[in-house]
Amino acid sequence: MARVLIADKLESSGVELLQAAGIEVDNRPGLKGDELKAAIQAADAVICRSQPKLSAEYFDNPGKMRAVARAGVGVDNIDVAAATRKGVVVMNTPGGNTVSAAEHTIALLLALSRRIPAADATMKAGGWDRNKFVGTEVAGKVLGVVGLGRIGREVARRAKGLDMKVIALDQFVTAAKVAELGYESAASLDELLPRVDYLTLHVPGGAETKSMVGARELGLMKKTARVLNVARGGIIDEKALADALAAGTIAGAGVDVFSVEPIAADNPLAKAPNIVITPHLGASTLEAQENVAVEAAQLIKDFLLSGQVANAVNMAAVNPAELAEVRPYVDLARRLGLLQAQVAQGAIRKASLTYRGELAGQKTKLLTAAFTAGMLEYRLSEGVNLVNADVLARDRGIEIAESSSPKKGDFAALLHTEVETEAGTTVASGTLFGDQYVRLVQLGPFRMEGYLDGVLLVFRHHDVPGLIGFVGTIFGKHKVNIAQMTVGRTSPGGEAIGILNLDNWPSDEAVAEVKAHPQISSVTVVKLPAAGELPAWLG
Ligand SMILES: NC(=O)c1ccc[n+]([C@@H]2O[C@H](COP(=O)([O-])OP(=O)(O)OC[C@H]3O[C@@H](n4cnc5c(N)ncnc54)[C@H](O)[C@@H]3O)[C@@H](O)[C@H]2O)c1
Ligand SMILES: O=C(O)CC[C@@H](O)C(=O)O
Repeated sequence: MARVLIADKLESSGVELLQAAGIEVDNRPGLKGDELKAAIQAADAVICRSQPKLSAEYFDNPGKMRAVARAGVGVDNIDVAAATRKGVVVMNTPGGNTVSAAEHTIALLLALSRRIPAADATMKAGGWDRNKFVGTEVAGKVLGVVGLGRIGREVARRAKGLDMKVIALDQFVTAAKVAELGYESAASLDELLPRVDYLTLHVPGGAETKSMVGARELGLMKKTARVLNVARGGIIDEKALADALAAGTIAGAGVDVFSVEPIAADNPLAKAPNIVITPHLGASTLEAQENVAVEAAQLIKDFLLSGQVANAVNMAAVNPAELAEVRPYVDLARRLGLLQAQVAQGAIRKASLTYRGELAGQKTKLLTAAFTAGMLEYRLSEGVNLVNADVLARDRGIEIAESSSPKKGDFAALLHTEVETEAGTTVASGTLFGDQYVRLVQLGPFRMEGYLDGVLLVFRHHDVPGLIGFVGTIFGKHKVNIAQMTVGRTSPGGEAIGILNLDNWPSDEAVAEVKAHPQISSVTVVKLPAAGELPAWLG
C-alpha cells in the first residue's frame, strides 16, 4: 500500500481523498530533524505547505519517496534542485490560494488606509479617539501593481472595483496585454514609484527580486504613499522600510511576509510606526486551504496510482537516453534564452527560433522548450523546465515560433533566435564548436565568436582606436579580471559590439565609468551559468 506523509497542517478533505483511494496517510505535521527524515524515508510521497523547510539534507537519502506536493504556490521552502538530483518530482498547486492572497492584500490596503488595527487596539485599552485615526479614501488613488501574474491580476481587478486607478509593471506582460486588461502600464519601477499612492508587490521571491524595493526606491515615492507586501519576505528591504516609516518619508505599510518566519524578535518591522503586519496569512482561509489540500492530494494520488505528473516544477519531458543525445544543444538553447532575456529591452512579445543546417528538424521542440525555459527562468515563481516553459510563456502573452532550414551557411548547425519586444528585435545565434563547446556567433547585426558562460559585459560602441584599452583599464582599476573578450563590427570605423567575460560581477561604478565614454552607446551586464553548469532538469 502506498504511503503519504503529510508534513504540515492540511485540511481534512485532502487526507480523506487519499484514504478513499486506498492510500495510507501518515498525518504528522510539525516533525523536524531526524524524525522528519525517517518519516520521509518511509513514505512514497510527501505533502507540505510552507513548513517544514525541506532543505537538501532531506533529499540526501529520500528512501522510497518519489514526489513532494506543495499545497500552495511558492516552492521556496523545498530544495527543488536537490529533489531533482534524487529524481523526486516536485509539484505545486498554483491558483488554489490566488483569491485569498488577493483579498488579504485588499484587506491590508483598507485596514492601513482607515487605521483599523490601531483604532481597535486603542478602544480595547479603554480609549475613544476620533481625531487620531483620520484615514484616507482609496477611491481615486493610484495603485501600482508590480507583478501582474495570478495574484497581481486579482488585486488589480478588485482595486478597480474600489475606484482606484491601476498602473501595472510586469516584465513578462506586454503593454498591449495590460491595456487589454484595462490598466495603464509602467516601463520601469523608477517610472512607476513617483506616481503611486499605494504600491503592492506580487512577484516571486528569490535572488532576482530580493530588496527590489530598497531605500533608493522608497525615496522615489510620495511621502503620502503606502506599500504592501503579501508576496515574499525581503522583496521590500525590511530595514529600509522601517527607517522610511520612522522618518515619515513613507506614510504606511501592510506586510504579510518576512525574510525570516516566524518573524525574528529584532525584525525592525515589528515595532515600526504606521504598519499593519500579519503572520503570513495570505493563504489562510478555509476556501484556499480546502482548494490547495484537495489539489495537492489529487496530484499525489494520480502520481502514485497512475504515474501521471501534473504541475511539476522540475521534471524533464524526455527520457534520459534521448536527452543525453542532444544535451549540448539543449544547453546552448537555454543559454541563448538567458542571454536574450537580459539583452532584450522591455516586455517580450515573441521569440522566433530558426534551426539551420544539421539542426533542422532535430528535436527542435525540445530545444525550443530549453530556450523558452532559459528566457523565463530568472523571472517566475514556478520553477521553469522543459515541461512547463511553453505554457508559462503563452500564459504571459509571449508567442513562441520555430522554423527549420536544412541549408548550411557558415556553420554546420546553427540556432538563430530573434526576440521581439516593444522596443525592437534582438538577434542572437549560437552553435557548438567540436560538438560540445557552446559559442555565441551573432549578437544583433554583429558576427563574433563569444563564450556563453559566467558574467558578460556587452557594450555597443563606435569602432575607434583605443576604446578596448580604455575599457580594459577601467576593469583593471576596479580589480575585475577579464577572462575572454570578443568584438564584432559591421565595418572598420563603424558600429561595433564588444563582449567581455568577467571573472566577477562588476560594480555599478565600473559600469558607469565604461558608460561615460562618448563612443560607447550602451552597456549591459549579463549573468549566465558557469561553463558546463546545467540546470537541474538537464543535469
Ligand atoms: N502571502 C501568502 O500567503 C501568499 C499566497 C500565495 C502566493 N504568495 C506569493 O505571491 C507571489 C505571486 O504569486 P503568483 O501566484 O501571482 O505568481 P505568478 O507567477 O502568477 O506571478 C508572478 C508575476 O511576477 C512577474 N515578475 C517576475 N519578476 C518580476 C520583476 N522583477 N518585475 C516585475 N514583474 C515580475 C512575472 O512575470 C509574473 O507575471 C509569489 O511570491 C508567491 O509565493 C503569497
Ligand atoms: O501555506 C501557506 O499558508 C502559505 C502559502 C503561500 O505563501 C504560497 O506561496 O502559496
